[in-house]
Amino acid sequence: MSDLIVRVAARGEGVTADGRHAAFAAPGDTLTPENIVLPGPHQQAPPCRHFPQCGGCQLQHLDDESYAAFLTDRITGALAAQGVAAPIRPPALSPPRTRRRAALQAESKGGAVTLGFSEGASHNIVDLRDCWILTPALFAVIAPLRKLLARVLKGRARIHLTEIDQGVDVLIEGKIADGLAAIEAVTAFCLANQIARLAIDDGIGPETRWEPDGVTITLGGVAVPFPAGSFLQATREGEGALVAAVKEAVGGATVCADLFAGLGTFALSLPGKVYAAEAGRDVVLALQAGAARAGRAVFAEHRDLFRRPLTAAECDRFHAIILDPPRAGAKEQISQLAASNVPIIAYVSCNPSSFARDTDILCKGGYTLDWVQPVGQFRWSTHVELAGRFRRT
Ligand SMILES: C[S@@+](CC[C@H](N)C(=O)[O-])C[C@H]1O[C@@H](n2cnc3c(N)ncnc32)[C@H](O)[C@@H]1O
Repeated sequence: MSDLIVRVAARGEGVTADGRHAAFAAPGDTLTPENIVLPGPHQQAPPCRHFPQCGGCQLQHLDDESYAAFLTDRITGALAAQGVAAPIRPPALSPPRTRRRAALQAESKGGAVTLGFSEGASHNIVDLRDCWILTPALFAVIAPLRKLLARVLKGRARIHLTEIDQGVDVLIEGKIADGLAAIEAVTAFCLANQIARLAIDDGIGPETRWEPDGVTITLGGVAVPFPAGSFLQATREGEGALVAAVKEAVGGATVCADLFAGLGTFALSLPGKVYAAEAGRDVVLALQAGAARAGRAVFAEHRDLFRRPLTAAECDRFHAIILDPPRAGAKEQISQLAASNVPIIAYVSCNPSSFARDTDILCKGGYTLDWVQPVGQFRWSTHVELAGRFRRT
């Protein structure tokens, strides 16, 4: 008997109602008893020639309707596992070719360099000749960078590319040849491609080799210095959707805290006074400098919120608290929030499972989850981002 694919599982396979899994299957496809996938109405022709080898995208075979449903299902499923239900809004999907940051792999072997994303669950690198997710500016750098690396790279490296205010920021984590020829090759590459900054980290932290003008990223209208390799929301559209959700969540609050603040994506987008806490030292210094220069009422503190979360009493000083922790969530901070009386919590998350676990703690502490806004800024990958509003009831 053939079975209909009804949903897409967390790791990207299609699943039938009775739990059979099939790779590259979309909802509406049919899975035959021989495990052959017969395409249905939600299969689309994957646009990229590197699909499915490239680990950058796992879901290019889904049309936007089923990709959006995948994001929603992941959140609904994680919340249901904790016994929580909440209204889930239609996902905000970033268009193709808008990813402004990427971590690629490079390997130099016999004078040739392979540069691209890793294959899924493997160390093999897909040599990127086509990409439907990177911004045109980032993709334009790939071919000249491959040529440069063929001259200077020793062994393997991780390459971080980020599009910032001045252009493309390149961070090479790996070993580069010494000597004048290598220095000249790096300079010529940067000049020819109008690179904003090039830094090399061979194990002791990023060393800048090229930066004609101080580099910045503009957040909430403020140009913030951009430390090499810093976190940035993956697309401008994703950042816009998350900022809009956070602003809506906090409403008219004029005294807010932004926890896990990074360079100030949310802190600098809010009116009124903002306390920002962040564990990255360079990042806090950058936020302080940007906010001070722009005359913004942002007080940024270097603070490890896992070891030293804001206490419930500290939380009570704010009208609203925003938090955007790493994938593990923020169990320690959430326990303090659950014991606080802060009226509104805007929780931004990149992991539905830790979000659902933290939601359960907040709900048991007397908060209600009003809504969740899913954000698909890692288009065609299995990453799910979201913002949710909690209200003390
Ligand atoms: C998902 S990023 C969010 C950054 C920022 N909200 C944004 O949107 O650009 C998480 C941030 O948490 C910071 N972080 C990680 N562990 C932390 C900790 N224990 N205490 C405080 N901040 C931490 C990271 O440095 C990073 O900037």
